[in-house]
Amino acid sequence: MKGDHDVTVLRLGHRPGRDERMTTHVGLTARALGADRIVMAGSARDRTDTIVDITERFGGPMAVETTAEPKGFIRNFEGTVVHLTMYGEPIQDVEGEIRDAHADGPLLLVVGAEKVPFEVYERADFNVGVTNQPHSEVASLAVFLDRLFEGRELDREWEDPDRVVVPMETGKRVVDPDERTE
Ligand SMILES: C[S@@+](CC[C@H](N)C(=O)[O-])C[C@H]1O[C@@H](n2cnc3c(N)ncnc32)[C@H](O)[C@@H]1O
Repeated sequence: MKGDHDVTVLRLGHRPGRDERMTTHVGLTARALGADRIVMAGSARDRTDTIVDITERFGGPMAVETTAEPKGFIRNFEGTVVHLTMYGEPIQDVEGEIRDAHADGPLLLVVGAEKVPFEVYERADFNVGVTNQPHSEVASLAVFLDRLFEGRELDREWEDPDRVVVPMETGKRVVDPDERTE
């Protein structure tokens, strides 16, 4: 997000036939809530189209990439690695330390689908639980990003949108950015 070091989200594969929409939602949630880049690994690599399409229509910056070597990607990441897992340390205990680390450099946020290899737990600088209950990668990502940015992501400015939503009490209005009245 503008003024911050980059935040990359890495989606570690998915279960074909079950997780397609979940993977798309990981990417859309990452974009909407302040991340700058989504990297899809393994079987999730063919789920980039919707995120690219939404970024083209509603603005960026949001880089959409794939990797065939997620373990190498994590190992070689130059910055702080955070792995979201129900087995991790409670977010409320480590969020301050993670914000401090992000003030110094980029952050990689790893979310799983199936069983996550143990190397990921070992390489991660932080294994973080958003509660220690099983739920969803989309929910944990959303809560994590909101805590990381302390709500600033809700006012994110979008670059080069083709379409802009005009918020209103009732009804739906989507306009060309030039038609937007301040
Ligand atoms: C279907 S869940 C699998 C749950 C998994 N056993 C785990 O380690 O969290 C898929 C992904 O959702 C995320 N997730 C689920 N529950 C979470 C929680 N309570 N805190 C953080 N992340 C969670 C993790 O990234 C996980 O890899």
